[in-house]
Amino acid sequence: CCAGMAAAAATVEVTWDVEYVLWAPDCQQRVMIGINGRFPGPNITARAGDVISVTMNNKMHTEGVVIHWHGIRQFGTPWADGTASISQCAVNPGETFVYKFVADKPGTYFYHGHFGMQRAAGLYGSLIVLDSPEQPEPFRHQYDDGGELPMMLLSDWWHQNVYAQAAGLDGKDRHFEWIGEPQTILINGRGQFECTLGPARKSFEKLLNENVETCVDDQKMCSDQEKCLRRSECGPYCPRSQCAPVVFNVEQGKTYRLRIASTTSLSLLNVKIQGHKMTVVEADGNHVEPFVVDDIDIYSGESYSVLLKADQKPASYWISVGVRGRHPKTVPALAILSYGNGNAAPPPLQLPAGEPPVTPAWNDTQRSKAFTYSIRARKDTNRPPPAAADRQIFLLNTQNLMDGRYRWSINNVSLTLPATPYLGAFHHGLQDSAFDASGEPPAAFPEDYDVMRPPANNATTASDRVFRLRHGGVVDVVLQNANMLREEVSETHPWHLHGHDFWVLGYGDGRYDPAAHAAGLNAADPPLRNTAVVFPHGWTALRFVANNTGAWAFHCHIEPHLHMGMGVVFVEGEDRMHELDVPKDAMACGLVARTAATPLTPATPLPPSPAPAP
Ligand SMILES: O=C1O[C@H]([C@@H](O)CO)C(O)=C1O
Repeated sequence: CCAGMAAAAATVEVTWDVEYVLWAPDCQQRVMIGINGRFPGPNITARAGDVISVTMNNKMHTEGVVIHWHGIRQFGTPWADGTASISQCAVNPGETFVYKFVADKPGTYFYHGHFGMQRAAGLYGSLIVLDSPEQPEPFRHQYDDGGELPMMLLSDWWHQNVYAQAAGLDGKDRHFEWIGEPQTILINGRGQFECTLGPARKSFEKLLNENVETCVDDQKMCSDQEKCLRRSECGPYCPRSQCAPVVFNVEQGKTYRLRIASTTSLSLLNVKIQGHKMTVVEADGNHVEPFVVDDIDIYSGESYSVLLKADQKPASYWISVGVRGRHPKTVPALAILSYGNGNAAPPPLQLPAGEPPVTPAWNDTQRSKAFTYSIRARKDTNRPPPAAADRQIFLLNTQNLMDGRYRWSINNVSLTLPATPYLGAFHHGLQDSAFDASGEPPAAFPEDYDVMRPPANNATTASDRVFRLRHGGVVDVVLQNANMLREEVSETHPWHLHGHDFWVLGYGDGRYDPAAHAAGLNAADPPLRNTAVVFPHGWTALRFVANNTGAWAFHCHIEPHLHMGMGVVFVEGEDRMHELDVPKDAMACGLVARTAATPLTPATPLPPSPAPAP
């Protein structure tokens, strides 16, 4: 893993086989997309400034694949962003693609599939960029040496596979099937299906009191798949079985850094640690003015670092991860914070006393807003945004119907992706034929649109048009949420921008009105992020500098919503695209493959077969 630990810039090189694996992340065996035979994929650790080089072999038999490095900005390497149809061609079965890019700044990141719904099939893992002398983290001295806890990567999991999920989402009329709520919340790829807090406690007790001794030899206990992996109840939890609860080991008196990231397909989560407060110091690889919380909301696509002081009496404590923002039908996930007093495992662990902490009510939106609004750029490293923008884009988010199918639309246009990746189209001068280049998508919506009501006309259109941004331009985007098709419902959407961080200038309820709201935006210490939520029936204002030549997705990070068209594409610096040194195999599909292919040379005749041996 840790080739990048050296102080000088280095290359962190790994080789990955992406393949189907039979796995039991919540004690129920299913097929998942794994890497090197495992789920979740391997952790990558690099130091800021290092080059990360991932040789990815697609060992899946029947589908292409790409991997996105979420939060890495890919300056100068836009073809390594890992978005199918946008930054590269999907890598075909049996083929290899090398992702090579700079870990541009310290922070908490992750990677995931970005083709179809492959992220939701389990194609993800964590990516940690450590700080460097050139890019120190100002809160480094606030936690102890050796105080980096393993990263907490959160996800959600369905027993129905992603092909069935996608087919349901694409279904016409009565054949539409929403994916519903997840079966299980996973912490570092591990969860326990249907463990209500009661049985969970019993099964944790089992782990702690019955199975530990025998389970230390994982092979012995866990070779029996039926017993260990398929049981509908919650045990037994061999400490090293695929669904064993995660244990974070700490020593009393020390302060730790806990990195938390969410790559959920759908769920908005809340993390609460029994008896402990957390100090938020980092968000999406950017420093935030430290603030203390009892629990933390985390939306899909976001990451945080919190400082955690092991200042309670030496014991074990529950960590609960509950669903917020949607009416939950999934029980909270549990992990354990264990004061090992220097003995990092092995068990026996002490059972936490009391019940796991209860995360805030799912529909307490005011509380979510209070948390999100309190995130500010860190004072001593604050880089305020440019004072004004030279382009303004308003993006109305609506749920619509198109030919009897559910779609999500932006200004009444639902995103479809072309066969030729945008980056390749511009690089090869094929933009006029590779997609609809007759104009941009609409950059505003009607003055009289009522965001509090279902769309008056719910029909929408689909298009693969893109926004074309001038290199170096300052762009303001206002995300405007609206009512869904059903009366009085509006959902929260976390929007993620590729290739950039943006400043979050402000949030508000109802419809954004420049005359009323522009003056109140935060120009002083807005946080930099790569993901920001737009709350139900509300708006969110962002600013970024289009200084990264490439083709960048900007989309709702809820996997089914992106599948249903909830995104836009920004093409930046098109006049510079031809200068890019795009690797040939990134673009060997669509029109690029057909028009830029080297002409076929006559086949060399085969040498005559050797004469048969006498
Ligand atoms: O896109 C969505 O569809 C469902 C629902 O509106 C239709 O069943 C839901 O909650 C979404 O977010």
